[in-house]
Amino acid sequence: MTNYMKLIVLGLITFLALIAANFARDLAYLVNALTIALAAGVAFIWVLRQTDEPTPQVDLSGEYMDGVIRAGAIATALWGVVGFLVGTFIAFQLAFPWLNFEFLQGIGNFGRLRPLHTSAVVFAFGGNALICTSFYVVQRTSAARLWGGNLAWFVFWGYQLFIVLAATGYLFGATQSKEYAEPEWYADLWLTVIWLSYLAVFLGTIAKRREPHIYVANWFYMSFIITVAMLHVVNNLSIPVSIFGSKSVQVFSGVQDAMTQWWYGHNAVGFFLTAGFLGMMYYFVPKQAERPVYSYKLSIIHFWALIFIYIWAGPHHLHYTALPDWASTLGMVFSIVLWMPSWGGMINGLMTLSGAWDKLRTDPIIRMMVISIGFYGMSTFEGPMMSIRAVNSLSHYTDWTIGHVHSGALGWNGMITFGALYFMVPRLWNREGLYSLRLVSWHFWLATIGIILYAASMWVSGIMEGLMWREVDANGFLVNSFADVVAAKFPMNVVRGLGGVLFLAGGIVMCYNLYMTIRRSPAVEATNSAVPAE
Ligand code: HEM
Ligand code: HEM
Ligand SMILES: [Cu+2]
Repeated sequence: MTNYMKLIVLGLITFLALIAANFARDLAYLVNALTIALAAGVAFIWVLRQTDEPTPQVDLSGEYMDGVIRAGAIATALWGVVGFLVGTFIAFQLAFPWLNFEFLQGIGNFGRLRPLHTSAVVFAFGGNALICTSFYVVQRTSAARLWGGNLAWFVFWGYQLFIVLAATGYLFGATQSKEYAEPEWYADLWLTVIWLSYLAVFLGTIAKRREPHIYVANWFYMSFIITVAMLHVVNNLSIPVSIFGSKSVQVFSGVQDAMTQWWYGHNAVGFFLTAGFLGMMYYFVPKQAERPVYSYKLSIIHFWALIFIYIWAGPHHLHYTALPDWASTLGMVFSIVLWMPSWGGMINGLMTLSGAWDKLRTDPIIRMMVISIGFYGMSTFEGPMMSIRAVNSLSHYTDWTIGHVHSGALGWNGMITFGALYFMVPRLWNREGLYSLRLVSWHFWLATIGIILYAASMWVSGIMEGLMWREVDANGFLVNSFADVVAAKFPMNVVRGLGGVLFLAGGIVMCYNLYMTIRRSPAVEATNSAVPAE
């Protein structure tokens, strides 16, 4: 019966999407409508083939639902490589402008590829990592199978569709010009549906847990899912110009719109790139180190401090703008206060290794996790410093910000995700261990040196750029033209690109290692039955 309902809905979506494609007013909308028609059509055929097939009645409730996590792990690794590749390419475009090829104008120029990069790494790589690890962690710490049956698969495939809609939309020119929230109204609506389903799966699993306690990692994941839902909905309030076109008009305007955007943008960092990844840290670091969390009390204190303080810090993105001074000061103060809970998390992660420090020598996965926490600490020190108005007057608009972003993104988000993938993949595919620890070590060094090249070159370039913009002669005239500054950045831009090449190479080594683990490592018996307190 439900299959017939699904067929009706999918058929209807295919039909409506084709009508939309027919009336499309712009290229991006046309491509996206066709993509939706194709996705719904494929799903229609897939459901049709299952309809009226006898389904074997096996009771799976005592087993974890790992198929969707396996798919998520593959998606994370592959989207990661795509995102790093685009990042490396745009890095070289900044150094060598001729890479903005004439024949790719309007599709492959820096302006189109940059949001493709940021969305690919943050949402496709980071988002898939968060979704699949949260499904892994919530099942194992709750001793319960994912709630909602195939809803988890709907979340997985729906999210991939969102990514494809966003990515193709950017290339063909659809954007609402809000950083990290570029997708247009229909993609936003779709993401809302997916995200609420994700929340339902997560909360449903927590609700049916067989473990009385809710482990702290789940608190972090939960705050990430709930807050991102709220941020996404509010920041994307807009009215489409036509239901057959991609363009929409924001509900807020002027400085209110800017403030809403950076309330969103900053908390995307705080909840997407931080709280969710802290959930990852709180499960995978103790597991890999085989030690309990250093201080459970600290984890709870820094959780509440973090989520309460993060939400106020957004105005540090809008210093020296039309934003009222009091708001800018508020953002600055909360940013500085944020240093403490951030370091609370870092200390808790690092000290989990106390008594097991020798593992740093023998276990490259632990090394990866530790350097990740180190970069978390570094970027959450740098951030509060940059939020001080006087510092920001130098750093803002410069490469310093870009360096800060990537020490957080490559160092913290990237490395902890690699660690989690190395932990999960052998277990998900029931393998004895990873194919090669030596390759993990290679990955570690390639990525680490890559990040160092990236961050160091951007500090040099950013501070130089800031100082050059400021320089005035005895008569008060600016000494450097904008083009002089751009020219002076050339060597640092090349070094950053090389850093990207190394980081990308590390990602490819990881994909090979994970692939060989699945293909080649000796199998062990399945261990996916739901047992309490794992
Ligand atoms: C191979 C690795 C990477 C390279 C070479 C790279 C390169 C770049 C470049 C060249 C830009 C544009 C900078 C500009 O406009 O001046 C950029 C922006 C950005 N990248 Fe990456 N990236 C990499 C990986 C990542 C990862 C893994 C993440 C996140 C998890 C990330 C997140 C971002 C963000 C958020 C921005 C926008 C920054 C801003 O507007 O301030 N990148 N990246
Ligand atoms: C205590 C924690 C942090 C604080 C107070 C903080 C503060 C700041 C400040 C002041 C800026 C520069 C704003 C500007 O001049 O435009 C910034 C930019 C940024 N930070 Fe952080 N940061 C923190 C942690 C992190 C972490 C851990 C990450 C990544 C994982 C991150 C990602 C970013 C991104 C993506 C931007 C660029 C936003 C843009 O596109 O302009 N931050 N942060
Ligand atoms: Cu911020």
